[in-house]
Amino acid sequence: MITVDEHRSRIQTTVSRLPATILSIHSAAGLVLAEDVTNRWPVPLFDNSAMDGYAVRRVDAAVGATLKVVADVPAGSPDDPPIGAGEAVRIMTGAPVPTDADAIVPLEHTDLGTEILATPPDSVTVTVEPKPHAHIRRSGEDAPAGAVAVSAGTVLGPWQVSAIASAGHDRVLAYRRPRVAVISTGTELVEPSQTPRRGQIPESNSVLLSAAVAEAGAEVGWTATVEDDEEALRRTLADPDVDAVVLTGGASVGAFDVVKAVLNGVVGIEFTTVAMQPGKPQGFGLLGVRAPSAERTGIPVFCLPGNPVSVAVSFEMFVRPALRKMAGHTDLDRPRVVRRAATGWRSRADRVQILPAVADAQTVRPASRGGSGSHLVSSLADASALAIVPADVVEIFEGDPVTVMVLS
Ligand SMILES: Nc1nc2c(c(=O)[nH]1)N[C@H]1C(S)=C(S)[C@@H](COP(=O)(O)OP(=O)(O)OC[C@H]3O[C@@H](n4cnc5c(N)ncnc54)[C@H](O)[C@@H]3O)O[C@H]1N2
Ligand code: MOO
Repeated sequence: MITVDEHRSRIQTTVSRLPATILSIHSAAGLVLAEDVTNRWPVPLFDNSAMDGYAVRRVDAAVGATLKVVADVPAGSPDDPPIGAGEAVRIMTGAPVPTDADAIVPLEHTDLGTEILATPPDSVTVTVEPKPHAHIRRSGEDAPAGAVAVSAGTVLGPWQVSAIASAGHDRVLAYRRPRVAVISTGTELVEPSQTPRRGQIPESNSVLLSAAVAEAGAEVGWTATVEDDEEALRRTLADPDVDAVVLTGGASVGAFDVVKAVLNGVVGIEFTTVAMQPGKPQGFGLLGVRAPSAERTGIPVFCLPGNPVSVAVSFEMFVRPALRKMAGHTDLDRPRVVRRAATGWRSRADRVQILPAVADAQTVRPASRGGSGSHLVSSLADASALAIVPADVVEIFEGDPVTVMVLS
């Protein structure tokens, strides 16, 4: 039996970051940027008005001054109308400030107020004197041309992709989302909508994993449910055409444990037991490695135990951090916090207990009233966290501090 940390570090040292690829900023949200993005132009691009109003020469814009309106500059206009003594230009927010102007008088600071006029008035009277450069957004005041708009390694969220667009780019170099195949094994499995006969159960692991893969920032390439039939599984694994494969079930010591039967002994793949509860039987390795000495060209394959709670826990502990590394993330793990046990519960000696739990700002309690069990699939519905109890602790008492991995 190896520890959770040993298994995690074996996985982490085996998987590598996927290559970066150029893609549209419209599909880049969630990805990790592979190179700095610099501003093609200054931001803002040109001096522009922050207000709907009048562009003026300040010397002419004392309170009570009536200015002749000689031009109209809406946003998008390339015009640069000259402004003579005693003159003003009507200007809209975002429009380029005429070279002759050194301040904007907002509509509210004129005798005409904010009444909407389809055409500019002949003249306008200033009621509040503008300060020097009032309401002019200076070219480059946000960032100069050539400055790094978004740095390599940044996780692209809505704000970052907008900064990239503002910097003048519609494509980015980012690490690819891993494409993952999800395979459930078990002759007992039926589609959730079917009525199971005796011995059959609804297949839920591939549903769990597909959602978890997407939530981790990866994408599901394909899913399959395979009976406990070695040939069928071999065929399914023949040409996966994905970046990683996650299998569930058949990883233990049973007579029909098909995943282990097919993959145990395959070069690059190892089955082991991990000192955790649930999730003890685990298989991991690179699929498609031709010889022990060959360069690691295979794709990571995760063989998780079939029990649904074991799948949930194993994904969080092993698969999710690996997919995140492959996607270029450096922050691989969920945040961990300490909460007080709202109730007592027991844990198995010699195995780290990783328990679906309900946590709030102060406390944590098991999500299942039935305690800890890898088959207690209903407990997942209420769980928002995993409580982690060290291997040398056999009982948690109410009020004890507990480490909690926060999922949502
Ligand atoms: N003699 C021993 N038996 C078992 C041991 C052991 O050490 N010695 N370990 C137990 C532990 S711990 C686990 S965990 C399970 C893991 O077994 P497998 O990985 O072979 O999983 P299966 O037997 O295929 O399935 C376990 C359980 O989960 C249900 N299941 C499977 N797939 C799905 C699915 N896609 N959707 C919903 N439910 C699924 C399946 O029906 C079983 O009830 O082995 C113990 N046995
Ligand atoms: O290790 Mo198994 O996943 O406890 O039930």
